[in-house]
Amino acid sequence: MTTTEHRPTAATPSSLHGTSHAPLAAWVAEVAELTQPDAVRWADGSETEWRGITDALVADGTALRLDPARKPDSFLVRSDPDDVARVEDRTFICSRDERDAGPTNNWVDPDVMRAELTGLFRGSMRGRTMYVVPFVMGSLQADPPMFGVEITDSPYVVASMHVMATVGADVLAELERREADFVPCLHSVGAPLEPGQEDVPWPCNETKRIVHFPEERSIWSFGSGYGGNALLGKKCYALRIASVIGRDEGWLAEHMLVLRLTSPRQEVHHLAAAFPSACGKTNLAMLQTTLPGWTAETVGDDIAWIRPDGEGGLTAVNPEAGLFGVAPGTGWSTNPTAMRAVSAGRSIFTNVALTDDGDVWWEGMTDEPPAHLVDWRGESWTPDAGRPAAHPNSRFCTPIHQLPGLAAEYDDPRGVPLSAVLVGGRRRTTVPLVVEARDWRHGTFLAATLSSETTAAATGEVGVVRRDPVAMLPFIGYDAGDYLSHWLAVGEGTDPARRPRVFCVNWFRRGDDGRFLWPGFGENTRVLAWVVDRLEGRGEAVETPVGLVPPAGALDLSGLDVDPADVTAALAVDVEEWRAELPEIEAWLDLLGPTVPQALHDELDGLRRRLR
Ligand SMILES: Nc1nc2c(ncn2[C@@H]2O[C@H](COP(=O)(O)OP(=O)(O)OP(=O)(O)O)[C@@H](O)[C@H]2O)c(=O)[nH]1
Ligand SMILES: O=C([O-])CC(=O)C(=O)O
Ligand SMILES: [Mn+2]
Repeated sequence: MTTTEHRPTAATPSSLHGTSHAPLAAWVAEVAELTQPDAVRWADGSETEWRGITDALVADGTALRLDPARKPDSFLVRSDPDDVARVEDRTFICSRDERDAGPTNNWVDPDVMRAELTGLFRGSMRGRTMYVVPFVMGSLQADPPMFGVEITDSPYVVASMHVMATVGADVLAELERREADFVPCLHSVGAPLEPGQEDVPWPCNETKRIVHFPEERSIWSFGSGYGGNALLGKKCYALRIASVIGRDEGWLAEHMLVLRLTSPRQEVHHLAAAFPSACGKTNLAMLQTTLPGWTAETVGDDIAWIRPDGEGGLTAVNPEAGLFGVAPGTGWSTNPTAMRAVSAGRSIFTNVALTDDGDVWWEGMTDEPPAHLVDWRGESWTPDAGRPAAHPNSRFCTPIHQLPGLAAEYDDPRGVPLSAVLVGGRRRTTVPLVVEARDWRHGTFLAATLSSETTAAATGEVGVVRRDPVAMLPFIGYDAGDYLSHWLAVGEGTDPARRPRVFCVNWFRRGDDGRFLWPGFGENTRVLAWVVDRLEGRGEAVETPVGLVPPAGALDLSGLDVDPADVTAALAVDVEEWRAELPEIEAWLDLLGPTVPQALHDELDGLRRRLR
């Protein structure tokens, strides 16, 4: 298929076809009729298209081309200062029955919401081009491929989708050949242009709605152009809608990185790890091992689709083709792998700072900031400015295949076999560096009651402790208690000999003076080495009220320049702190309500008993 342009009019909807897939053609025609774009363009995913769209973004002032010698074929984009993160308070699960959305999601009656959205989308693309982007999450060779089609009026979203997913003509051809179902993903920035009206670099609308219809498996997103609000294959499809598909089909869509570790004895283990947004997934996925003889390879950095393998185990698939990583804190010392990937070209940087020589910078990239920058709002910046140069939720968008140390299986539709699942959060206190669950049921309890301090990845207050079950609080597409029952069932449905073991980690515990007790980043190798020791039946562990913890000496600290007292403090299970946690956990399970599996209440009773 080649790129086609049509001038839609109500009289000639057939000019919109561009595909032999009748339901897709009908949907495209219906959306064009509703949103009234100036032109409709089918994305073919080609090099020519990438060049055309990025050139146009530069020409109209949305994007700035970075110095090709430093960041080839790469761009800096500054968003509207009020459109910088996911908007959880305006994200909805519109199931037919309110109970199916559960107590953790916003819900509106689907008919009411559809009426509201129809009003918002009416004429919303006037003066703009409507792009039709066929995409697949995961491999086009999967059986079946997980198809989606995003309709958007944002060329920035089209360029980002080129990086984050497999898009274009091949996908459309396969969708047509199979006459397959697809998830319709409708997106508008909600900023129609009247004749003669000048555009702004980042059009968006104060009114924002990120809406999922789980029974219909469709997504409507209005008003935002940023990240998970707008790149609809990611959080909206691959987590919220996929979690519903997984519930119905017996698998799990999880907010997890996937990593392959090889020990010096050549033992190979694949680990998946669920950490809330901006709590270390991308960094752990690109682990630079610090113990001799260990290697780590990235399979995925944000999302894992976990399925029974038919032989008693679980496999994990990475559905994404790109990285959409938090820029601040990603540096040559903490994550050189990511730095190399983003420097290899074809990267879109959003809300980072610009250096005087046409490169990007953000807090934590280097120890010393440059003497002068243009900050994320486009204003001149010097180190004494008293404000960050990059927005805390600024991001890089980079093809995953540019990662050094990428596992060959990163796009394998068969996935990789899982040995362990880690869950973790950002807690200054209470939660030890690592604790192993006694069994899957206890692991489900640790995952269900996971807590973390909020970050800049979503709008709202930062640093507030909240429960975030399996780091999925903002992404479960149905009732959270039902989700936890499903989690329990999928794990307990495996062969005990092949069942992944569950661990809870916390890289973010702090001392009284506020410093991190554990060095983190590459040194997390030492924690993972203990995890592998446990999997191989040799690591020592001591029972504590919250689970199994490495005793002093069980973590390999050789060559590590830290105060052993800090490590002891990072590993400590403080009974008083945990007693204070009990009412929080109890209130959380109560809030989730009657669908929470009894097994989790029993686990809470057990914890309470052990803390007495
Ligand atoms: N102290 C400490 N900070 C870390 C560690 N790992 C990651 N971070 C910091 O945590 C922030 C977020 O890390 P990411 O790896 O981007 O988090 P993420 O989970 O991928 O975030 P999303 O992409 O939003 O889902 C960055 O500022 C990192 O520098 C660690 O081991 N220790
Ligand atoms: O979805 C986004 O905007 C970015 C992201 O990865 C997250 O918040 O977890
Ligand atoms: Mn990430």
